[in-house]
Amino acid sequence: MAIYTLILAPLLAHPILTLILLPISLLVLCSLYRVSSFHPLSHVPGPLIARLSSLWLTYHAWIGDEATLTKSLHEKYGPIVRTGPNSVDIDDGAALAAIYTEKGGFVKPQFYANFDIDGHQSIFSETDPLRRAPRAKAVAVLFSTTSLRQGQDIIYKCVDRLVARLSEGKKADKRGKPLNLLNLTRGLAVDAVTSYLLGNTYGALDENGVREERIAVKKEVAGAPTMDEHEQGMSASGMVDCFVAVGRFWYLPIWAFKWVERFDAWWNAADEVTRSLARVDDYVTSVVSDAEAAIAASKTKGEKSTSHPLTSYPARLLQAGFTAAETRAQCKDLMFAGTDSTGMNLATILHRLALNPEYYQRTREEVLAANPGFDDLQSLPYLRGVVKEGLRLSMANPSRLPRVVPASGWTFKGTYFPPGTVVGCSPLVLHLNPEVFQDPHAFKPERWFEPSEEMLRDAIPFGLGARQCIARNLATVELFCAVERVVRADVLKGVKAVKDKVEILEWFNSKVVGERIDLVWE
Ligand code: HEM
Repeated sequence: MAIYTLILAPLLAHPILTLILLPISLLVLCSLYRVSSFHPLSHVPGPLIARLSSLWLTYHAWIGDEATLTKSLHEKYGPIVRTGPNSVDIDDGAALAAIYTEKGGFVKPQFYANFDIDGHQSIFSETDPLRRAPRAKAVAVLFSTTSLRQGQDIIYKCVDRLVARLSEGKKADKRGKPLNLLNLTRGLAVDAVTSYLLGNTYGALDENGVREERIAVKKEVAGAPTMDEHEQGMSASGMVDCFVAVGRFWYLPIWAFKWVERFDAWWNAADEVTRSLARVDDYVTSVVSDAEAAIAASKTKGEKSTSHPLTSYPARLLQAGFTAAETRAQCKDLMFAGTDSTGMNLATILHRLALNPEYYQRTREEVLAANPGFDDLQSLPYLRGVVKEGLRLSMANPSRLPRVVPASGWTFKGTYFPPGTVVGCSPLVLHLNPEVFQDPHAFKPERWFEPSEEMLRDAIPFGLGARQCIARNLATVELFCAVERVVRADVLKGVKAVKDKVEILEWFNSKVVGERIDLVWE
């Protein structure tokens, strides 16, 4: 009765006021709880605003300074810092094993589902290890060193196209005009993934011919083409950029993400992106149809076999019983995951070599002296140092790789984290730790001649454990083969980088500001 008189009666007497005040009161109570000593993470230091709302981290992910901000928080608060009401970042490589490796590591949080493709969980976005396992198992063999050795000719063919395109950039008639290196390295990445894994090359490095034709037609109709027309990116770029952009709001709850994504697609609608998405859709549809036809032909006696390999990524998924629709989504995911990251890393390495002609010369001398075959590449100390430094500094995935503390809770160096806490380590924070990597911003291949245990532990460009990059071996092979052939052909002789620094937005997959890394030849 007292409750009715004191609380319910006044509320019922003013329903509109109640509707306004109730959520505000709940918000205030929730905020007070989050900053109070009753919150189970109250013992973890961090800024007040991070304790109050997850929107703070979401905002910094959006503006693209999440990893740098996290680094500055560690400098102020120490190795364990609260980045949200329920989120903690750890700047101590000793935590890596428990979070990512031991007993399969902690699981990915639900917001990875914001990277689902066309309504399907991809191998990357799936948070349930049991659902991911049969998909990963169906394709894992393609990433083994044995398979890659067998497929080396395919990779070298793509690499040779890259070298040819770089040589064009050197031609006298192009002197003084910048060449967008990032566009070419992304082209290599998409061609390597599609020709090696999907059974049919996308042909990004051959697009120039088509583009020049289009420009010529346009020129006839409307006068001279602009610089931009000559410098258009490859046709898959729009799709890749579109997926990269998801990383700026991926922390949102799934329902909110869907609204923001729809609004963003409408607000930033661009013909180029629509065309790119459609072109990639067409490509993936044809690849999966080819795989279906090859499987059907192999089962039907007398039917003419097709050229599509039954061992391709889509053919393996289809034969393992996954639907054509899901297989198309998995292939698209691969094109995105395999293009942006490898493209960014290779561009960073070549950009650094352009900035440091003595490193370029030393790598070239080593390559010419050793004349390495495919199997010897990764044992050349200087080349190895160049690739490892590139992976450390490129920041293709700079921000934390988040995971959820399991039901048993977790204690790290005396700090307890309750079940459900989102914990993680950020590659940018670990890779730029001066206690592990002296003079961390400097590109020093020789630091990898005799790496310390901490360096080996804390260099995590591919993530770690059961959910580390499934294509780590493929990406590594691409980088080694490409750098070796580029220095051997000496196409970077006399090259200059237009800018010293590659500016990035630190989304989950970082975005290069302006989407260009320009080189010019003297
Ligand atoms: C140098 C190039 C690359 C880098 C630096 C890189 C980096 C990463 C990282 C850090 C992760 C872990 C993400 C996490 O823990 O949330 C990851 C996962 C993944 N990457 Fe890569 N990646 C590269 C190349 C590739 C390529 C070439 C492909 C495809 C052909 C690919 C496909 C994937 C997939 C499917 C996953 C999800 C694995 C899983 O969750 O089970 N990546 N990559």
